[in-house]
Amino acid sequence: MNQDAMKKQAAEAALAYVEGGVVGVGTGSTVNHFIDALATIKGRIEGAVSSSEASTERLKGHGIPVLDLNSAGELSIYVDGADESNERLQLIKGGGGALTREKIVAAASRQFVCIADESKLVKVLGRFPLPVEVIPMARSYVARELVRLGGTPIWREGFVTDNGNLILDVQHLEIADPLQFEQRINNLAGVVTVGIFALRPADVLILGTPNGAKTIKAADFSG
Ligand SMILES: O=C[C@H](O)[C@H](O)[C@H](O)COP(=O)(O)O
Repeated sequence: MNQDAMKKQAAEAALAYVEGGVVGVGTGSTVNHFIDALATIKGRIEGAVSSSEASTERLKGHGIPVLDLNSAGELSIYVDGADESNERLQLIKGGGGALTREKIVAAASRQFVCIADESKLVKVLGRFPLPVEVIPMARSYVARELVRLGGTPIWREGFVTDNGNLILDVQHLEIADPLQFEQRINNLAGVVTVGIFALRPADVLILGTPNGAKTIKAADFSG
């Protein structure tokens, strides 16, 4: 089974968590499979709140109404992919540059269901370059500060986020304490969002595997 088939398997398994109402929808290739699956039950939901222009376009293409988060209130569920997850369901996200809106919709949702293929589960976060969204005038300053924190920031040249900002991808990190590192980077002037999701981790991780979808709950972690 290839990686895309495992993403599709995880995405389809997430449908079981959708109970109607308004669904928070993330961004990326795994979420694209989820949007396609959501379209098969669109009569049972009120609509979606989207985390990116790309997901909005796909949702609308399926005839799923896209609502403004400001008028949707608290969402019961948010479904999104990840670039990495540890076993506490703390994540690295933002490979597609949608991290800021993703973090907002995740924060506004009661349950965060993360969908991924099994390769995304890691012991320690940081092998995947950590995306950091920055205000354009702060790019060099934030990059210097990230070097002081032990990383190697690379400017994602030519890429502008849906919010009009830039992305630095920080290589060579081994993030032993994701919660503390998220807060530390959030506190740098000019940082809009760091792609660590530890303050608001996922509640459920569904991994596509060659042996079927595997579900891990944050509550299962006892260490
Ligand atoms: O900005 C992008 C998002 O955080 C994605 O959820 C993440 O990059 C995973 O994407 P994919 O499902 O394509 O692996």
